[in-house]
Amino acid sequence: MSFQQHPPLTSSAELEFNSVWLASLFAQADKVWVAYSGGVDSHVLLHALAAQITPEQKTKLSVIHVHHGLSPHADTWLTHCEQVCQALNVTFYAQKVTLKAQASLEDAARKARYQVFEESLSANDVLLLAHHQGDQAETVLFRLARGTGTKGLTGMPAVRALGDQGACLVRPFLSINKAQIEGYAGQHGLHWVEDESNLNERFSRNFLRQKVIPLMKTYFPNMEQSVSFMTQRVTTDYEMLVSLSAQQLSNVSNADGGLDLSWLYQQPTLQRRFWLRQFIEQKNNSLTQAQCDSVLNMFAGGEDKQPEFVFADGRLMRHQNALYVLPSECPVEYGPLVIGQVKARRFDQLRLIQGEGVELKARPLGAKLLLSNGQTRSLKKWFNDHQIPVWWREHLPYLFIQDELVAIASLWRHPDYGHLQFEWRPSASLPFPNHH
Ligand SMILES: Nc1ncnc2c1ncn2[C@@H]1O[C@H](COP(=O)(O)OP(=O)(O)OP(=O)(O)O)[C@@H](O)[C@H]1O
Repeated sequence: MSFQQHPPLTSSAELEFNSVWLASLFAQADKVWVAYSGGVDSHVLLHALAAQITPEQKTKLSVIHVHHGLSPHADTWLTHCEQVCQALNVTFYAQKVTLKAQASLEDAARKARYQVFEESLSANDVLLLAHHQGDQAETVLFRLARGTGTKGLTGMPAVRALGDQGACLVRPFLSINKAQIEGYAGQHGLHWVEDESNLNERFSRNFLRQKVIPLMKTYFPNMEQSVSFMTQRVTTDYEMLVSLSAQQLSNVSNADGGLDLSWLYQQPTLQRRFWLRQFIEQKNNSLTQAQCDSVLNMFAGGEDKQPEFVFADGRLMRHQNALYVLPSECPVEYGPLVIGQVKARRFDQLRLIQGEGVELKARPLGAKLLLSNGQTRSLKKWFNDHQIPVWWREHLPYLFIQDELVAIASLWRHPDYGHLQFEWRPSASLPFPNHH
């Protein structure tokens, strides 16, 4: 959406929205939502927005409140938010969530909140959050303390996609500070709720907020603004870096997205790490430095070995000396798989196909295949001869008739069954490099 091109606020001391930004936001979004916790930041965001939009724009505005049930006051907050929305004449929507006991309740609450946001917004909806400069500084310090890279130093983005349905999340307050927000709240006589958990220094972020940042500000009074400028600069640099390295990576990747490992290992050691990280990040995943080093060790040399590197959101495997990022779970959709008149999409639907004694079974380890030249080949050797990617071997459809293996997908036929129709197309999320 093109409202991203304009800064959301004018430079005046008042919280005045940029009229071009506001007009294009409401023109482009089907619905604009404010994420309202009941706290001062989101209250000010909601109040300032409601005061500056036209009655027609207001018909597109809604508020969403997530009731985490963590505080004994959660019900009171919900009622408070509802009353504020009634007074502002804005549609109010609340959702209660139940948090599973976890090491970090803070994290659990955040995850549950974003899940509610994703589920509640439709394509073309925009969600506004009230994160400000202070929150940005806290995020960056938190990442620094736990270890981060260039991407982490970009901080919270001002705009990003929310889910994969086309909704988006916007933070219009990232360039203003808490004092400006509180100034506005005081001027307009707003009432808000204080989240007592924000004071609990047991939570690492609150420790930064309550102790570390105030202490730093005694020496560096503008440090939040400086961090905010830093994130903007790093964001521009990072976007450039991603775009330039995408060009280079496309030159050394094959049509199925596999990265040429011989090229990677020709690069000087430090650059190898860089390219690996870029490759992984461009597939929307990330690895720590230590994980990058393990991957580089694991895939060095020994092309005949079939290592598998498993990380939080996926796996890395090799095929014909190219590196592939694969999903952690193997999807069992092939679609469409056709045997004669029977057509199905899912492996379990196919497992037993009635009639003519036809069955689909699991990979018959140790099987011997009869080839058209009359020779036999073990299944394992045949896989290698035909360069079948390792990650596909256990998922291929093995077709049996009367307990005899007669076909493997559309890749092999028993010579007696040359006439058999067995079409098959692998799922796009699990690349099959030889099958074009
Ligand atoms: N329970 C909630 N329901 C809806 N939106 C929320 C909720 N909690 C947080 N948000 C949104 O996420 C933003 C950042 O939340 P965070 O908890 O980091 O800040 P906060 O200091 O609690 O903000 P606020 O003063 O608005 O409560 C909030 O400004 C608000 O827009």
